Amino acid sequence: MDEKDHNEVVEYHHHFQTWKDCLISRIEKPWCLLDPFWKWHPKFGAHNNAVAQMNSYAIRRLEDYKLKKQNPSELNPSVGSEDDVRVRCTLDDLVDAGVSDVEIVHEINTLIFGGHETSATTIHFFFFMMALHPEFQEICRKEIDQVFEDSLHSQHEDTLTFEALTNLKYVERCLLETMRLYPSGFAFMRYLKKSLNIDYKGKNVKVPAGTDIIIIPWVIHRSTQYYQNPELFDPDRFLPEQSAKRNSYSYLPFSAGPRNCIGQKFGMNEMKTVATYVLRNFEIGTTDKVEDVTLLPNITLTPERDYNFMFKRR
Ligand code: HEM
Repeated sequence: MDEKDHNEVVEYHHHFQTWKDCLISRIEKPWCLLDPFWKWHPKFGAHNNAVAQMNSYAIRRLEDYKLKKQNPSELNPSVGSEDDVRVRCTLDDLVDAGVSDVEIVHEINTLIFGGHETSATTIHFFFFMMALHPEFQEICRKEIDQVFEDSLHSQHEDTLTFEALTNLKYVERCLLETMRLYPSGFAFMRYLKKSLNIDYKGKNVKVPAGTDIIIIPWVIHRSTQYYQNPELFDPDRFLPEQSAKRNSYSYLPFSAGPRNCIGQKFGMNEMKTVATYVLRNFEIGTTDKVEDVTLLPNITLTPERDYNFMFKRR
């Protein structure tokens, strides 16, 4: 990524944060969800500007794609690199399916929204958990060193292969346990197409079709019904034999069903990669305790401030 791309991404993130802040203001005062009220809100202008800027970024990506498709080699001599192929494939699928430009812009925004803050916040929580639990951090580091040792014969010393990522079982368990305690998608909504009978405090209650329901993984993940000592960080809860004993809907960091997260595998690999390079090079400590930082329900679960970390080079 060159400097121009980097600046564009930073700018996009800034507009995303503004948009999120405006959305939270609307949710806090639900009448502002109605446009006639919202347009008098002091944040109305900032919101519209943020949306326009994010859309313009997505439109530029779509235009880049179209240009590259017309003339791949002239526009970018590195066309054909893995990055380009990946981007072209995603957009090719949408174009081939007859999706309109406006809809593609929405899809690009959805992918960026869904894809960046969730994994960034989760990795932030993960490092905090590692800092609070040096014993688990050390097990992760040993596993990481081992994975690099094993792939030394075939790969450059610092290259993490895709296969190596799949061998990082303990790191994966620590990430899964982090998402149990800190699910960035702490709540999501569903609309009931059919009525539903639920057991509520021993009574059978019928929830009628047409009801909007809210599912809160934060509560489910901390329920003693599914997890013993739920406040305790214990990666071994995700040993295959332990997971197999639990109700599969007792763990929902990526939601479930047909509208679950389409980026979960990518997200896991992305987080494992970041975790690997950081833990391979640094020992992490913190001056914070869990109770020092309030968590905010800001669309995604968001610490009120960044945790304080100490990084000691190995
Ligand atoms: C730690 C990382 C991630 C977490 C915790 C996460 C969580 C979630 C959750 C809970 C949902 C479902 C929301 C709902 O049911 O209403 C969701 C949907 C989605 N996620 Fe992720 N996500 C992550 C990473 C990613 C990445 C990396 C991408 C893309 C590259 C992505 C793209 C999406 C998209 C497009 C949807 C909407 C799917 C649909 O509505 O059909 N996510 N994610």
